[in-house]
Amino acid sequence: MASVSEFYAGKCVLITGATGFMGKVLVEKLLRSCPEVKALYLLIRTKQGQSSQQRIHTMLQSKLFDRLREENPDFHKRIIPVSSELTQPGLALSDEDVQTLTQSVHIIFHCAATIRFDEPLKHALQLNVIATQQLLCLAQQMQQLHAFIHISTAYANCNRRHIDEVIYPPPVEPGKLIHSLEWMDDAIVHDLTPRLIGDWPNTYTYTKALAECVVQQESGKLNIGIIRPSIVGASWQEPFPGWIDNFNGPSGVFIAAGKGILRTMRASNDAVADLIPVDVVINLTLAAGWYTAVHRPKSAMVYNCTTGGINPFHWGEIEHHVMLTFKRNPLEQAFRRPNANITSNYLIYQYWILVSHKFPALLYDLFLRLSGQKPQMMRIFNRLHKAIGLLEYFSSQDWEWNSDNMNMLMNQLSTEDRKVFNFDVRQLNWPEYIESYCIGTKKYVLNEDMADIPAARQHLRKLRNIRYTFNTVLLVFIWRVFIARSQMARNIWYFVVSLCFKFLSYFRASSTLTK
Ligand SMILES: CCCCC/C=C\C/C=C\CCCCCCCC(=O)SCCNC(=O)CCNC(=O)[C@H](O)C(C)(C)COP(=O)(O)OP(=O)(O)OC[C@H]1O[C@@H](n2cnc3c(N)ncnc32)[C@H](O)[C@@H]1OP(=O)(O)O
Ligand SMILES: NC(=O)C1=CN([C@@H]2O[C@H](COP(=O)(O)OP(=O)(O)OC[C@H]3O[C@@H](n4cnc5c(N)ncnc54)[C@H](OP(=O)(O)O)[C@@H]3O)[C@@H](O)[C@H]2O)C=CC1
Repeated sequence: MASVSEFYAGKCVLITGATGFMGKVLVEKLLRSCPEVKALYLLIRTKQGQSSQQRIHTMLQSKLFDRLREENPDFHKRIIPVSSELTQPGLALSDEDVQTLTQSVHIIFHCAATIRFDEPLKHALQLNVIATQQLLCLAQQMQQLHAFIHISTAYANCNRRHIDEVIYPPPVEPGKLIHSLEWMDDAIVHDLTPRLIGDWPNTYTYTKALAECVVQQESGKLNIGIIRPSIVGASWQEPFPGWIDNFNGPSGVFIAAGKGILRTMRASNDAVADLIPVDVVINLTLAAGWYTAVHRPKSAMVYNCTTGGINPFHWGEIEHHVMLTFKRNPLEQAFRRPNANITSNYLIYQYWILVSHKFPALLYDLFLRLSGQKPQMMRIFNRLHKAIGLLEYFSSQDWEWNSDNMNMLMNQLSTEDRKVFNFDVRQLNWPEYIESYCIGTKKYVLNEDMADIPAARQHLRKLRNIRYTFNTVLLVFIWRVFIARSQMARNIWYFVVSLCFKFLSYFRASSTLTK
């Protein structure tokens, strides 16, 4: 049987969402580990006045592609950008592009989606469900298609505690919902959204659940694979450890904590933090493409791509290792020294929000106002509170995913493929991974230079001294106010001062005697 890279040799692959976090890593890995692949058709929309060609050009300049550029400088010749806006009828593809794609594509990887938790329902439905439906229609017309791989999320069924590798009945028949929302204006849909999404925490997970159902309904004679990653984090090994390029999921939280802005968050210390490195997800996705095409399973195969059941790690442990890493490798220009604590207690959380977030923000804004600058800290904290409020659903509870298909797939791979397309998360050393993840946010998201760490440490020392001075001044001030108002406080104060004097005179006398 052909190995994974032999299978992709001579094949034409269509990818949606190639400019996104996971899409980029997929493109890079496919070109690096399957160098004989014939062509990658990337469906990309024009954005901010840049054509799909220009966007690809910019993307290929990024650090992610450094290793590939070195190994195979001509890799870009296999990339064919196709202009496509997925929310438009017919995916806004030209007739010529439809013809090319239907004649040549062998494998589809559908990664595009809106992953925003606060996306208006209509738009999330348009992109995550209707666009998926349209892509499946296009796939049905493809003459040589071997496999359609849909990227879902492990949280598509987060209304359940135990999640098997099956497609669950949808909360509502997607077609009916699409038709009913068609005539409603945005304001009505907005009002109805909480009722519609029911048990789901946001429009993202809800529409991803509907998308899975659409994939099943529209699959016809297609060979389908559905990948359900949990919380996708920085790369573990490839193309280099710690690669990450966005603030999504925990990355923004780590950065905010490293900058000393985030000091508290609602999360359960003992809940499993189901992070999964992006390279693991992509290796499994490519292997699933191979398996689906070669074995042609009768019904859609679902792969829960998670770590919790195999190699669990908890939010409390993550907090510890994130703090440790940022104390050793500080971020530049931190607002305060990194010191974040997670808590599941609502009252304790509100207390720390007040004392550690809002109070310092108010003080800093006051300082900015007094020095003639525009206040900004309170605005930053309000956005941070909105973001962590949306994340706490995922960091405060546990889910149990069955990952039998992931294990089955691993057993189907040759020894060599298991190394090249490694998704064995038993080998993941969490403390090492979290360290390289945090350093990755510093290097690749914030573009900070590791050579500037001594200056960042010096800045933290300055912050520590400011804190000591501030605390001392505050203590003396409170004490003075207290003494002025209470006879008892004055008596205690005189007693302590006279005791100190007595000790001082005793030590002075004993030292003169011993001379
Ligand atoms: C230190 C101890 C830590 C211990 C760890 C404890 C808890 C772990 C934390 C999280 C775990 C839960 C993760 C759950 C993932 C669920 C699994 C999935 O399916 S993943 C898909 C996940 N999707 C997301 O993560 C998207 C979430 N984001 C949003 O929905 C929105 O961005 C938003 C948070 C609602 C904010 O929207 P807003 O309109 O206000 O802003 P923008 O998105 O336009 O962004 C503006 C600007 O800010 C940057 N940004 C975005 N998010 C963050 C953030 N969290 N922190 C800092 N900065 C952030 C963004 O990049 C933009 O920058 P720029 O203008 O320069 O482009
Ligand atoms: N990140 C995570 O933690 C997880 C992600 N997933 C799933 O993985 C997949 C990829 O996620 P991720 O890479 O993180 O997401 P990103 O937000 O980084 O990427 C989304 C991609 O979709 C494209 N896209 C969005 N709207 C359109 C449109 N109207 N027309 C054409 N393309 C569009 C974006 O293109 P553009 O650059 O033009 O905006 C981008 O390439 C998604 O299906 C998501 O549900 C699942 C679990 C966890």
